[in-house]
Amino acid sequence: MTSPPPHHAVLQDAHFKKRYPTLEQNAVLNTTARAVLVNALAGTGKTTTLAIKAADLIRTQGASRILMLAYSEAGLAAIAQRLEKFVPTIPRQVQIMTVEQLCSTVLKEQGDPLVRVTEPLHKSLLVRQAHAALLQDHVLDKASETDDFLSRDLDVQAFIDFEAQAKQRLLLRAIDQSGVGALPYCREHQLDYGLYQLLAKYERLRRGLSNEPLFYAPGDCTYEVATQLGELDFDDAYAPLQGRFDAVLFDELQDLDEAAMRVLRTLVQGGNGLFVGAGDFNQHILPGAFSVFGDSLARIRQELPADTQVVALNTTYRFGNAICQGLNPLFGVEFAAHYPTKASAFEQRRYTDDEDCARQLLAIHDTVLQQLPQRPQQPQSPGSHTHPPCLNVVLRSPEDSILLEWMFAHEGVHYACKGMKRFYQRREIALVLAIMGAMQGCSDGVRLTQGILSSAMEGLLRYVRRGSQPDQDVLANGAFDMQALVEDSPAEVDTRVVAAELIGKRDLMRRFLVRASFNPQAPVASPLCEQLLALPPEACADAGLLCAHPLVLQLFAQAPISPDELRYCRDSLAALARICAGLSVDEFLGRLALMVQASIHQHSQQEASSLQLLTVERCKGHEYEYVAVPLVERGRFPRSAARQDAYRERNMLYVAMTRASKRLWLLEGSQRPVSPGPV
Ligand SMILES: Nc1ncnc2c1ncn2[C@@H]1O[C@H](COP(=O)(O)OP(=O)(O)OP(=O)(O)O)[C@@H](O)[C@H]1O
Repeated sequence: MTSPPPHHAVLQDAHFKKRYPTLEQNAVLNTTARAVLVNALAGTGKTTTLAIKAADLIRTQGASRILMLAYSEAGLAAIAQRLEKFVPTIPRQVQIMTVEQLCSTVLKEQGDPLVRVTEPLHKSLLVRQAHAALLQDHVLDKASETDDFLSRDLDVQAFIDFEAQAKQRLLLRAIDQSGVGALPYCREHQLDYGLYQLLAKYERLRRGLSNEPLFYAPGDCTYEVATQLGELDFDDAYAPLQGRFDAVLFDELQDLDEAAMRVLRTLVQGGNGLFVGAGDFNQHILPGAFSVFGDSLARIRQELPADTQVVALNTTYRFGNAICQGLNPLFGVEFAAHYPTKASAFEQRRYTDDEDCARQLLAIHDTVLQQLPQRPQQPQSPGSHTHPPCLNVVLRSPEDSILLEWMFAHEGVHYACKGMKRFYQRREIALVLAIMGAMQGCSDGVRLTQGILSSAMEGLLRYVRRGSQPDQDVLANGAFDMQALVEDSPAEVDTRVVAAELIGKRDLMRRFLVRASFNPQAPVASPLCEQLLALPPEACADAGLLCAHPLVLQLFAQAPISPDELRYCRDSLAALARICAGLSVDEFLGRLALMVQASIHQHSQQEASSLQLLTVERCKGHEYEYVAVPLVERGRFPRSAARQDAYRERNMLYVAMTRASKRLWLLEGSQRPVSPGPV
């Protein structure tokens, strides 16, 4: 091992001494075990402890090759940010990457050309090709089990979700090894046999005739390495992951899946020095029952050396006693505050309905505005400003933001959305807005912005337009037609360009909504849009009724989307109907235009927002001073779900409620509150 340059060591020392690890953190830092599992609660400094460990290994052991792994990109950013607290720049001895990036490096070293497919449109064209090939096989061999699946429109997203989980779980291999055959296996495990068939076809085409992957989409590199590992004999070593690092430090252990676990086990067994893995199993919120769940710690331990030490971190730095005491009974955990006297407050409120909840949020927002501005994290430099305080509102479901946004905007609150678009920019809503704006009963003066129209066009592509079918002859050769990716990207897919063309041109807009094309000779793509646009002007008297019009509902019901997405679209439409009930289309779109203008103005003035709406997924790994968690009701947040998913729902609420460092508000429906808990 090479020692770091001396000036580095001095700087690291100076930074390092500012931190005083807790006794619990010290147990991790001073361990002599070869492998350590850190089972931690939120804000207890998991990531910080890993960062201290890395700095320490460099300082005291001269470690020169430390691998810091996380599951997600957000996890990588968190590691880098914590490391920077101890060392001025990320030391060259440390490599920070996701499991997927590590696997991609390994594959590149094997000399594979590694063509990447990252563009969603390309991915969906490839899925369509595989679907066409499956249809073709079906005509030839008339297997009846897939009749039903193949007679329906292809739902590309449902396939992509299925594929991701199947690869994380190494499903194709599990089916092979089960020896029972794919159909009985799928029945027993309640898997969609049609989707399985499509996956098998897709994978065969992806590997082509040479059995070498033609391309790698996200997740494929981990899948490939895990598959290679699965083909090794029991005690064969896997050279690419042997003796490569002096230490492996893994964050976000709770999100491990079977494929990533196999890679991790190989690393730990492959002479890569010390292993420290940290996770908070309450924060497992990734979808899919395939992932390591429930007894996850025991499951991970099974894969690690027998003398692996398990250390718990319960002492949180993030918040004080008041919040700890609020969380413990709700989640059956044992948070203790590192700074017991830290100013922290936990307030529980009850609301009668959504409007009441929104009004209470506005009152909380006023309270937050009266707080002192947040000090910048770094010492004041000429360009740095103090931040005005901001209320962070964490939502389980994006459709819940619609009423909140509408009410906040009318009160002049400058809000931002993170992890979700503003409601009028979401494709399902924007499409309905565009239809409203093109109807006969809507006056010519109403103009939707290019952003809204562009989202509406995305909606049109998703819910209305049927993709062109790929060339059967090419697929018959047994490999994907990669050339078609370039050629089969029709002009209309560039939604921003289409929106720019359509802006302010009502007739063109009407035609486009019906034909999904600029070509006036193109066949009607959406008879439902055509009927909607033919409705008499009176249909525009009440925008709320229009949102609930049977033709609008049918438009989504007939779209090639999964039942979950259909449910989401219906909920969004219902929430939209609520805010525009009783307003004519003109009035509603007029008010919406004012709201959009105000937001554009605030952006152009670079005004900081004083309220942020966030999804649970987006706030994970972050810390905010003021957090409100509204619309909490049993069956809503947490949503009702089957056993494994119920656990995930509970975790969603846990993640939301563990983000606040100063004040936390929990707003519960008075009919079905979650407290006193446990959730
Ligand atoms: N030893 C320490 N000394 C001072 N502050 C610390 C220490 N350890 C952690 N902290 C602070 O506590 C907060 C939480 O730390 P960190 O984000 O590393 O925890 P975490 O367990 O990874 O959080 P989460 O579970 O929410 O992702 C941060 O503000 C961090 O700077």
